[in-house]
Amino acid sequence: MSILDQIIRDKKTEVQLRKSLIPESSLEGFGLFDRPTTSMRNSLKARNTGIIAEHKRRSPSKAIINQKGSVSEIVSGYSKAGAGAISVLTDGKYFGGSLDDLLLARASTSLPLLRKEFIIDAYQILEAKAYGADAILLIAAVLTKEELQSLCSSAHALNLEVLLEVHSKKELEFSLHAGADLIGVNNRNLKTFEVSLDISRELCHLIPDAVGKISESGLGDPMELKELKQLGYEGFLMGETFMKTADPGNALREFLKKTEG
Ligand SMILES: O=C(O)c1ccccc1NCC(=O)[C@H](O)[C@H](O)COP(=O)(O)O
Repeated sequence: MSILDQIIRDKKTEVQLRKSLIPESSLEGFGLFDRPTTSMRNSLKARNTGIIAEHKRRSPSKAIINQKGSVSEIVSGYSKAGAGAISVLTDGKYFGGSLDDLLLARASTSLPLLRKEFIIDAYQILEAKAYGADAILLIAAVLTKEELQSLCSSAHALNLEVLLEVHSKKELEFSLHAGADLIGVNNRNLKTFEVSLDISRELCHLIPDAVGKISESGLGDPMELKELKQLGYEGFLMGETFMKTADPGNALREFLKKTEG
């Protein structure tokens, strides 16, 4: 069984448990639930380089990335340094994140927040809204075409944007009709963890201009980012490059200087 299969198996159990602890009707009563959302796509476009800066403590491919900084410090640092949006990993078992991290991030920035999660059930989209997100991630590798469409509609009904992640031409083709606001090309193969920017290079021209194009994972070289920008990517999801430093906000500031200079 691949790590991705294990994550999804555990996620199914976790979601059932969460549903029994906090029913949907309670989530809808949370104070943040009716908060007006902000467009992640517009925020990225408004910047010279649209970085979605990620809060990421650890991952299946890297045991420890950053266990020290507080969510508030890191998210404030990213915001002051010029991020276009913030991504918060909320999976506990494999990434050391939580919905409380999302809440703390919400309290620390007015930038659009992406709930970075393995979403398999509309319940998790209600949670995203209740804990302050503006956008959610859907991963084509773990959902059917029908599930993608249905989860996209659930997110849009709550005014949340959808970043739909693909890693192959086949996944892109069956994702295009789901109605996502942004398509993210993941440079990391989630089954082998191998990273190659060639997948961003190959798929870019197959994504219609009406949809925002995001390149995700394994980014850290300013020259490569400049190249992807020229190809048409308007946003870049980056975690480890910043999180592995003692001051992630400052690392983002220095990176932007090199990308825009
Ligand atoms: O990062 C992993 O090892 C990983 C493994 C399995 C599923 C998802 C995984 N990462 C989630 C992400 O999408 C990344 O955190 C995000 O794109 C940022 O990547 P990076 O800049 O390489 O930290």
